[in-house]
Amino acid sequence: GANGCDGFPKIKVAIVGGGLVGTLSACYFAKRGHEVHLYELRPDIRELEHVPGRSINLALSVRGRAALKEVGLEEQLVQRHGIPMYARMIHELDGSTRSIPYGKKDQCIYSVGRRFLNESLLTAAEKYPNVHCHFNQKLVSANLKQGQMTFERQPSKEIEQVEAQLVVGADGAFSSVRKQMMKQPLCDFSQTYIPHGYLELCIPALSDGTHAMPKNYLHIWPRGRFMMIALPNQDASWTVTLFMPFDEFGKLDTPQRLLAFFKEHFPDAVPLIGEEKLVSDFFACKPSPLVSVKCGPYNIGDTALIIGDAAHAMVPFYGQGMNAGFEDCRLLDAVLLKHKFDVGPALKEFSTTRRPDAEAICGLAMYNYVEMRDLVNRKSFLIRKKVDSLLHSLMPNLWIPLYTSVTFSHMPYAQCIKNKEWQDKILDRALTLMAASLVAFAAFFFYNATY
Ligand SMILES: Cc1cc2nc3c(=O)[nH]c(=O)nc-3n(C[C@H](O)[C@H](O)[C@H](O)COP(=O)(O)OP(=O)(O)OC[C@H]3O[C@@H](n4cnc5c(N)ncnc54)[C@H](O)[C@@H]3O)c2cc1C
Ligand SMILES: Cc1cnn(-c2ccc(OCc3ccccc3)c(C(=O)O)c2)c1-c1ccc(Cl)c(F)c1
Repeated sequence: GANGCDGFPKIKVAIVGGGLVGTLSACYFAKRGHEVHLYELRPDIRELEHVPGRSINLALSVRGRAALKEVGLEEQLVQRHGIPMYARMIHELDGSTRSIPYGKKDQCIYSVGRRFLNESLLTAAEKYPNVHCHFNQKLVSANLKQGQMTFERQPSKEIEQVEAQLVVGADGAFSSVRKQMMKQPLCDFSQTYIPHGYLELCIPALSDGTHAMPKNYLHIWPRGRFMMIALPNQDASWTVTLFMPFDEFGKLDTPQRLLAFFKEHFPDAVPLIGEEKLVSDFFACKPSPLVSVKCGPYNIGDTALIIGDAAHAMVPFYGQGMNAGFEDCRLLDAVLLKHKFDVGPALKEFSTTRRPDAEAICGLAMYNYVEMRDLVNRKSFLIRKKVDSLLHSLMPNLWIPLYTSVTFSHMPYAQCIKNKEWQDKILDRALTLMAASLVAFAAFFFYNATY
């Protein structure tokens, strides 16, 4: 393509998927002066009416914030609208709560509205004159080596052929671009559904418009096979997510069974949600499945690439999916710049370097899922977190808890695992040493006392 004022070639980019990652990626490409066409299956969500109490929120941490910052959106989207969560608040079965800070004062994660984020990113992308949004357009097939795409307009089914120099698939966990990529030889793909599903509930604001629980916390009800979390919303309501095996959801098939279940496992949440609202919201929609997708390589030559959930969908037990997808956008821009927008080598490097990190966070999210599901004794949740925070406060640069390295640093995800393994080895050696010296001391003491 032609070279722009910065001397770099300008290309026509088609981004498939106008979700969180596709819209952010559109901002990155537009900022570099490329011609961007964003194709989204759904209608323009900004035109849909807002259903109160149906807002879904997400935890945004440093990786996602850094990506927003580079396109000048962190202040507007996070500082002004995000709600900081400085600690996790654990709800025990007896209704007591304990909080453990995530770190020092500035170490917080933000609760942000998914729809607010998606609408804001769409509006930010559209501000660029070189961005063109096409809604109600579903990618149905493509010849990715030629940069050719076939869209089906919804609901008329009218076919539209589109060409671009670069196709970016940001079309989510069930990506159509990825499906087309998988027709090529040497493309790996694996997906895993877990037995747990999830369902969103809502804790409404109090009548005086304030939050019904302490506001700046990520509330967690760890119950082993059942887990529930609540993140705060700007309107003083809470979005509650209940994670439970599908066969357990199936047993809650009457209001009586549902209420008995909640009174047994989440007694303090029942008055907060309200019994009627709990019944109506619970039966309003079915639980959704959770899938983990790994695949690779992420590119085909210099004409196609997948990012976000399309490349690495993960179970949500680390709150990193969107953060990882946003980090994809930032790293892709950096590697394109490094290669002066010589797209072929840049995409190859992006795929080679990003894939191990993306697969690491997919693994860590699944690890957390297993850990939290098997956390039968709630005490160990607290003990582990307290041990981690104590060691981290004693040796901040040496002992970085896994959760801290993932959530509060830019350490490549694969390195977070190495860091954790190294620490586990140190901890094992220290504990073994302590045990051995205790035995030696006891033997010495016994010997002296006896002879
Ligand atoms: C219960 C739950 C909780 C989560 N909590 C967090 C959290 O706290 N923090 C966090 O960082 N992440 C979280 N995530 C993960 C996060 O939601 C995803 O990682 C993120 O939405 C991925 O964004 P994306 O743009 O890649 O995909 P998506 O958000 O799925 O967007 C894909 C877009 O592509 C469009 N599309 C799909 N197919 C086509 C097609 N054929 N043609 C055109 N358009 C198409 C879709 O309409 C959609 O708009 C959570 C996920 C779940 C399920
Ligand atoms: C959305 C979001 C953002 N971060 N986290 C998160 C995840 C895990 C955590 O610890 C895991 C652990 C606890 C105890 C032992 C090992 C690991 C912590 C923490 O330490 O506070 C926070 C979540 C989240 C998402 C789903 C569920 Cl079900 C959940 F509980 C929390």
